Amino acid sequence: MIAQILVVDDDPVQRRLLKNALERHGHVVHTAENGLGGLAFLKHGGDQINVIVLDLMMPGLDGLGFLKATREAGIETPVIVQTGHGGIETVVEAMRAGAFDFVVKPVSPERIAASVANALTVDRKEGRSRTARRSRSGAVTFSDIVSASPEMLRVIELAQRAAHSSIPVVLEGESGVGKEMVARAIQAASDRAGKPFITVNCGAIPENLVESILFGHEKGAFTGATERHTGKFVEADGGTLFLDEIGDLPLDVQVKLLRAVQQGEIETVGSAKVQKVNVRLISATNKDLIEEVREGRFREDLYYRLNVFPITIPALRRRKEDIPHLARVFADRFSLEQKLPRPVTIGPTAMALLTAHDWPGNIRELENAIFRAAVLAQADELTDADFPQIAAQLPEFRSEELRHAETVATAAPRAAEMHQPASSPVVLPTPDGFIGVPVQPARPDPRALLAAAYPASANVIPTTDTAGEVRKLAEVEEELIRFALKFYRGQMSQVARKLGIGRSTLYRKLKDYGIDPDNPLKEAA
Ligand SMILES: Nc1ncnc2c1ncn2[C@@H]1O[C@H](COP(=O)(O)OP(=O)(O)OP(=O)(O)O)[C@@H](O)[C@H]1O
Repeated sequence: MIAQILVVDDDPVQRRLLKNALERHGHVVHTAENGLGGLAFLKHGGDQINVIVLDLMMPGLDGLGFLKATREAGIETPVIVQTGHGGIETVVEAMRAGAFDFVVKPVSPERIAASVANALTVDRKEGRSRTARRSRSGAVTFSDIVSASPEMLRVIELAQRAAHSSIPVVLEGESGVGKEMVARAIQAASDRAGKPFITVNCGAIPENLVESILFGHEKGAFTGATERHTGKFVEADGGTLFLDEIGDLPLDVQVKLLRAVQQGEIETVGSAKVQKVNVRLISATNKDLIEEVREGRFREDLYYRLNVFPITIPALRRRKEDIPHLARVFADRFSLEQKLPRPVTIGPTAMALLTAHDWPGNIRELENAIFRAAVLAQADELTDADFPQIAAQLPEFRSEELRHAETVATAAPRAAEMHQPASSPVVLPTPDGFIGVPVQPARPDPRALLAAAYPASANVIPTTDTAGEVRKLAEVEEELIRFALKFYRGQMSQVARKLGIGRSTLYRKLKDYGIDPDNPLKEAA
């Protein structure tokens, strides 16, 4: 496919090299000299751009700043980042910020062309799949919410209780944890099912329009109000209004919202009339609302009105047991959506990698990662090599390319800073040109991975292994005994009592598992 590509790089030589390389593959290339220039280009005519190739080290607005600004502006164009040697930390950050792929300079024409081709394939299929997901999003039920962890089961239990009445609910949690999904499930299980479910992202509306969007306006109410506009409250009448990012609501609009909640009445902008509405409010926030109240940015009276039934949805890294289940559901869904002859499965190395990652973007990030890997995978079973973006963020999984860049960075930091030209002895592309596609890393010890996935401080004994299968009873028992010994500081009678077994049974088990009661965390000799 021929693509429109924007190259953002402050180095004129690099810009020209990339332009030539990409044009040779038939693409149309636009260039910008820095981050601000790139952003300006995207604002005026950016719709046509299919892929962005971005230098990370630029004066002024650097690559990371550019990446963040595009994401904040809702631009989802795939971004391939370029780094000089030694830019490892920045690459990791860029991957976290949502970059699609990375290349180390000087990049071979084949490598950059392959990366662009991958980005185009994913973007095309993602567009189709997003549409499918959107059309499904209207009818979410509790059974669609994948949940295996006790934390999520508790969330579902609370949400089901909330569905029995119309009391206001606040869903708290980081971006991508599933707040909207839970809100939709509450509506679907309530007596408002089938009625409108209207969402408003309070953080995404310009401040001067929030009031009119929520409550509507009369024709001529303000300059530019050429038509009468029905507000979201009226649209949601009889159903549910989902107020996302409620913490971003301006203070003056909070007063009006308070009135709507207290009296069930709204006042349209430009009209003196008040109107009765019957709306169930579900609000969501990724901010700590009580902190916002303390700081004077959120009205206390509104806080107590909205926060009648708070539900906190934990971040994915706090409920890693859910990862294997979610990953499998997403792989199955992808196979179905793309009508694959055989379903995509997730192999043990991929599962270990997915479980070890912290998922700052939560379930949305996991969903996208599975989707991208499945689009580009060569085989039906995904392995760790199919997740280079995630692997780049975990030292034990880093690709050859990045490890090489790291080594070179320590050996030749000056060369790294100088963006050496192609004659540099520092990095040479491999013959197939795919220097960024990771070779299989040395297999990490599954115990170490589990320990990383479930830090002892989390006080969690996982129920599933890295392949997502239920663990052996003996293994879990051994871990519980080791934990109890540590917890009760080796007090054998207390340990036995708390575990509900006799002392002689406890001693027998210690012997069976080779556990030293004074040093329960030490491996058996
Ligand atoms: N438990 C889950 N099971 C299956 N899919 C989930 C689950 N939680 C979230 N998702 C999916 O993850 C994506 C993000 O979920 P959602 O939009 O509900 O998150 P959010 O917390 O509202 O995010 P934001 O705060 O950014 O709006 C959606 O595609 C949703 O379908």
